[in-house]
Amino acid sequence: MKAYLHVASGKTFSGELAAPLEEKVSGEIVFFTGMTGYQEVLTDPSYKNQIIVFTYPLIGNYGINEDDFESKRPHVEAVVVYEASSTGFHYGAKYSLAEYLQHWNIPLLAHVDTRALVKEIRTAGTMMAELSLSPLPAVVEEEAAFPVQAVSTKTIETYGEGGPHLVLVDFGYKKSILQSLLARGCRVTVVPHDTAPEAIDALKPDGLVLSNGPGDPKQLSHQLPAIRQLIDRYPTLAICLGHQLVALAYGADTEKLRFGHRGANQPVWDAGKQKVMMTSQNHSYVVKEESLAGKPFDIRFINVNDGSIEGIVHRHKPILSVQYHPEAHPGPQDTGYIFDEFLQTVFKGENVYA
Ligand SMILES: NC(=O)CC[C@H](N)C(=O)O
Repeated sequence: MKAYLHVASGKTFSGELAAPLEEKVSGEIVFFTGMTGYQEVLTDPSYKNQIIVFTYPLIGNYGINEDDFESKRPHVEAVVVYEASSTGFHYGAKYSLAEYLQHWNIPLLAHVDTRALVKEIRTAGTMMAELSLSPLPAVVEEEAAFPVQAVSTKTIETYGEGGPHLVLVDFGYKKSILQSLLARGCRVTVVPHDTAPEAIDALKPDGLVLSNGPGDPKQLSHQLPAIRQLIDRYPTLAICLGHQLVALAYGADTEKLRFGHRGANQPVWDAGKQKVMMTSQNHSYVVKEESLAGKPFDIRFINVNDGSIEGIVHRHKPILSVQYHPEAHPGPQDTGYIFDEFLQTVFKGENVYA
């Protein structure tokens, strides 16, 4: 069955539904450039309310397995590809991509001219889009949503034993962040995004991790005083949305990139190691460089492609904050050392970043 993707800049792209659509769905349209890793992308809560376009022309060729989920369910509104493969079962996969999405009632539009679509997104910028059974362009309106609330846990749960005790503040965390900490011998308590500082103090953590998450970080402005209180008190590692919140909590500012960074080969310069690292990324917003003037942070990480800020370090306090994903999944594990640096700080009780 044919369906139509209407983007807010006024263009329409047609395709064939490989997983059904009831009438229409809408979301912000973004593109991911990795050749693999579609399962991690679909289940990363940071993609909540977004329609994802894969630039690689063949998606689904190793099916859906039990290991690569980043959370319990897919979060995207719809998926757009050039070709959706239904193979992969000889690698032990249980479902094809289309079967998996159909199970969760998420439409999959295939045979789309994804090159033309991505060029349109690069030109017009990230925008709203509507996937519809109707070929008539619909007015696509911006939705006011607070996606963090929808994906953050409602309960407090502890994983692992012994080791340093970390509190992972869940704005929509990826499982790989938790696993990166557990693999290094930590005990980790995952708490809802709006847990009061006093409740976190009561857990007596040795360190704090602020997770990734969906949406505009400024939607969490009401939480900034509490976040500031916490990061000033505990050794902190902040990832992606968490990083943006650290900057905002210190009075710096964020802005939206034209079309964001979503892929598995984003080169990042680490001024500490004097090396370029390949990183996994998924974000639209960045910390504005000029807004860091007069703030107690050094810029340690810079995106080699566009010069945007990829990570900052507090000059005196043990706060390390990265825009990219050191937990990878999908993508290269070059920057896994970030977790080791953080834990060194937690163990020694001293600021190893300074
Ligand atoms: N992966 C993330 O945490 C994304 C952060 C934020 N939602 C952005 O798009 O910039």
